Amino acid sequence: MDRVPSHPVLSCAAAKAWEAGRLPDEAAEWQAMQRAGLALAAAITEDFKEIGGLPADARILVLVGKGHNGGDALLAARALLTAIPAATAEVVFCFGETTLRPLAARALADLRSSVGPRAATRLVAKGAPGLLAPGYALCLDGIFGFQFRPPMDDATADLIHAVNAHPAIRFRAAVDLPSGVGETNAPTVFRADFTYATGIVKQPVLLSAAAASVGRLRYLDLGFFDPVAKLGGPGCPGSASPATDYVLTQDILAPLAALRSSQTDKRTFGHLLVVGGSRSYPGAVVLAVRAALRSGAGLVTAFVPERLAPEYAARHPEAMWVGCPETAAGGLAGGTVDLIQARQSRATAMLMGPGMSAEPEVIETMVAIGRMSAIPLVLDADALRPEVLAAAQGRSVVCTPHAGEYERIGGRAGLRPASGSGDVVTVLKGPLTRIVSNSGGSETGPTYYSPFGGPVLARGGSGDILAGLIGGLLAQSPADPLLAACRGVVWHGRAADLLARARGQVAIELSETLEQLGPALHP
Ligand SMILES: NC(=O)C1=CN([C@@H]2O[C@H](COP(=O)(O)OP(=O)(O)OC[C@H]3O[C@@H](n4cnc5c(N)ncnc54)[C@H](O)[C@@H]3O)[C@@H](O)[C@H]2O)[C@@H](O)CC1
Repeated sequence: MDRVPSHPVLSCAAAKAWEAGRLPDEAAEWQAMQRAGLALAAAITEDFKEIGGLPADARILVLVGKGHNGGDALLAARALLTAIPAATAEVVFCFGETTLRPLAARALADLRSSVGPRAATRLVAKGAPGLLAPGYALCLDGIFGFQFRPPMDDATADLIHAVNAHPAIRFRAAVDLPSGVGETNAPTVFRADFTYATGIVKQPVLLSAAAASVGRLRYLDLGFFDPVAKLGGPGCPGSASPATDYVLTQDILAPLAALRSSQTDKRTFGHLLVVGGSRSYPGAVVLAVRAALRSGAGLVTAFVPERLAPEYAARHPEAMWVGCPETAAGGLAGGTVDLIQARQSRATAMLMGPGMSAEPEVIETMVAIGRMSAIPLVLDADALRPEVLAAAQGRSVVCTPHAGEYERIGGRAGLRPASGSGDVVTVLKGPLTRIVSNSGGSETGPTYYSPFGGPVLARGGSGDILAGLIGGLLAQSPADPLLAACRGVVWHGRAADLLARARGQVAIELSETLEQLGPALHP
């Protein structure tokens, strides 16, 4: 099995210890801070495109504490003001300019020397919230980073309250962690639209208690880790044991962006069977098949109710469409099982579930297919039922539930579905999608988090496309369901990000993400 390209998530204390070993002197810390500032500015510029891009006269509010978190924010502001000649910044020092740690003071000096009076500075004082301007394009939160310890002083809490309540800040960006989030959270926390983890994702941003304050999590890779670094390996002082949480990186897509060998034919890239569709939900399986066709899989065969097959075949002739016996309500009847069995030996993976409906006879069909299947399975949507999972017990299975489906299959807080033994990979879809594998029934696999995608995906059809992608990837690497699942999630999220940047979050149809799958492979 390939390892999953990802970087470890650390506690604040472990990140501090790690940083002490990796950044041994001020020169190394300054370099890291500069990389962080540039990476922040670049990432914010990209994400801002979802709401039309940073305006030419952007007014930026920069909240600065004493530490390096503030230094990162100041260097990000410097990069943004350098790139946008008419932009201005207001820098607010929560504890006064004289309290800045040396590198934060150096970042401020850099900002001033680079953009002069376009960066106005002031100290937060009692009543300061009233001094906020009527509107800002961007607020950068650099008050506290991973060294935050409660309590928070009243003036800072008042400022954060005022910024949170401000009606005209278009984009709120937290540097590393939202101020007030840490090993112990403060009662007052900066509410970010995006949180940009610098160099290392710190555990508190993954906790559900912080989710609303973190907004969308982004990971800025500053080059601290090898693509599949495990703690305890070379260059990772501070802990002897591997991390339990990992953040997925774009590197996972690299094999899909590389040249394919010339010595190949369609069978080299796997054969996915897709089982789905019903008279009530005819569209889902089409989306899944279209995504599978774009996953790079060599062959896709779809089993759908016979009345739907001719039209689907006319619209998407690249797939092989097999019309199957229907129930009275237009779902897949039991005879479907024999049709699949006849073709299974030539396939490498199967996706079952999109648009199948919850008709009792259809559920019986799904159970029979689960029992009969001899190839790795992706179970999505209507196939996410305890009885279907039980029927597939012992097989390699990827489940792709949202929170409701997860509950239905007996998932618990620890992301372990009630599936018994076998390799089960669970993709728990949500604002921060997480993937876990309980290979061989063990309860110990790490959890992988995807810092890609956003609310543009919160629409019907999103899961069908993801399931089709994962199915197509699984068909290409049937021995590694975890890799296929993680790769599919990253690819899907990244395509959604590109779509939102190109077309906004609102006036789109989700099938447009299919057009972004190609561009999404390239950083
Ligand atoms: N390895 C990494 O992860 C990197 C971290 N960087 C940034 O550096 C940050 C860490 O920098 P620092 O170590 O300076 O820590 P912080 O930026 O979190 O600042 C800590 C300062 O705030 C003070 N403080 C903590 N709680 C307080 C409270 N309740 N009231 C008043 N003051 C309080 C501390 O005494 C200390 O002086 C990270 O969060 C990140 O933003 C980057 O520069 C790049 C590399």
